Amino acid sequence: MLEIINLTCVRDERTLFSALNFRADAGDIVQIDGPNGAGKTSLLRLLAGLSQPESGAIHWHGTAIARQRERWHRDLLYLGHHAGIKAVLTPRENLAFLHATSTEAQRDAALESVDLLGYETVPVAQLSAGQQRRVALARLWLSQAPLWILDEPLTAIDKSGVKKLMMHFMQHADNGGMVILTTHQDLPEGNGRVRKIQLCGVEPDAC
Ligand SMILES: Nc1ncnc2c1ncn2[C@@H]1O[C@H](COP(=O)(O)OP(=O)(O)OP(=O)(O)O)[C@@H](O)[C@H]1O
Repeated sequence: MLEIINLTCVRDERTLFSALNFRADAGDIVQIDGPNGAGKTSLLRLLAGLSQPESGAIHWHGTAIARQRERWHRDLLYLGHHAGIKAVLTPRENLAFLHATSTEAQRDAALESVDLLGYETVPVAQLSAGQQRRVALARLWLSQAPLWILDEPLTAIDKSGVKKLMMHFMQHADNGGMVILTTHQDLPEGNGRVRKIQLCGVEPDAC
């Protein structure tokens, strides 16, 4: 269980959100929603332990994440905007670097799942924006982490790709995982499974 307790985030003397509370349990898919600049990425970075809140706490299975860094990083897959993908490497090389314990067959199966077969040995820099995103998303087929925190995973992904990803999110949740994501897109079928947490930003009317 992930618990967000009275979390307040301040950036450049601006309070993005204050006293935010929510929790996610096994099987949950949670969409962080809100207008541009509301603090969605900032929240996900706090959850990933990449920045510190002004106040409040984040607990994973009852213990503050700051007190269990090793377990937290083992249990978490965070895909930010750049997702650690290196443009000079090929999709195969990126996945081998990021998932060193996987086999080549598993990595190729992951690339097949995101429709990148045929592009395994092309440097990422030469792929389209959507294909580059798909290289990062292939990690969702390799990771053992129960909690996925995904910043705009659907950006640049075509309709059938979005559908496939939604299916994968639901399968992960059905297997006891959790997904926390941001997106400005309307989610396709399966969106009844998705719980929304709204960040209002500086314009409360936007909520
Ligand atoms: N490291 C930082 N230092 C200073 N200000 C920051 C920092 N990171 C984010 N901000 C500011 O915080 C605000 C929220 O940014 P954030 O990226 O979290 O919003 P968002 O809800 O994800 O927006 P979008 O929908 O456009 O992606 C913005 O005004 C941004 O300029």
